[in-house]
Amino acid sequence: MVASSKVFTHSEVSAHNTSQDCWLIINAKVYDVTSFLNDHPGGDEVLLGAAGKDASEEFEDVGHGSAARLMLDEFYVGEMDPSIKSKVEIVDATLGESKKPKDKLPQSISSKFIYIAVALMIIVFGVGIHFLNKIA
Ligand code: HEM
Repeated sequence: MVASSKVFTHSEVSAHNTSQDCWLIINAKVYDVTSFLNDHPGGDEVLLGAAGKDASEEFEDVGHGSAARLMLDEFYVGEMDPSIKSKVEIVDATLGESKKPKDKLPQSISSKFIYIAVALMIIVFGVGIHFLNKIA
């Protein structure tokens, strides 16, 4: 592993997307797999298909074993810029936002108050009519 790691942006990594120069992002780390293309047990097509992109999901979906995980260090070239959110984080944030009932809560409380107010008005009106009938 490189002692002082370089930080890359998505556009920098995406430039390395050929069989002569193939980089991947896996779990926010950047790997240069150019020399590994011909040796990858899963074939070069899958690596080239993910060239210059975030291949974290594909890497995990395959269920790579510890051998593959240990090999990662060999190809490590740096880190992704932590200020730039990954695809997964953006999806999580969006889901988290939609799960929050922040708009629904005040609305449900205020609609409950309206029901109570209307019910009270009907009761008061009904009692009023009842007394008026008694007086008349
Ligand atoms: C630097 C990144 C990668 C390394 C070091 C690596 C390494 C390996 C190794 C050692 C194997 C043999 C099985 C194992 O030990 O788990 C393997 C299998 C495989 N890899 Fe990767 N891999 C990498 C990235 C990827 C990516 C990004 C994909 C998909 C887009 C992928 C798809 C596969 C597939 C489909 C197999 C299964 C082959 C089979 O069982 O027939 N690999 N990989």
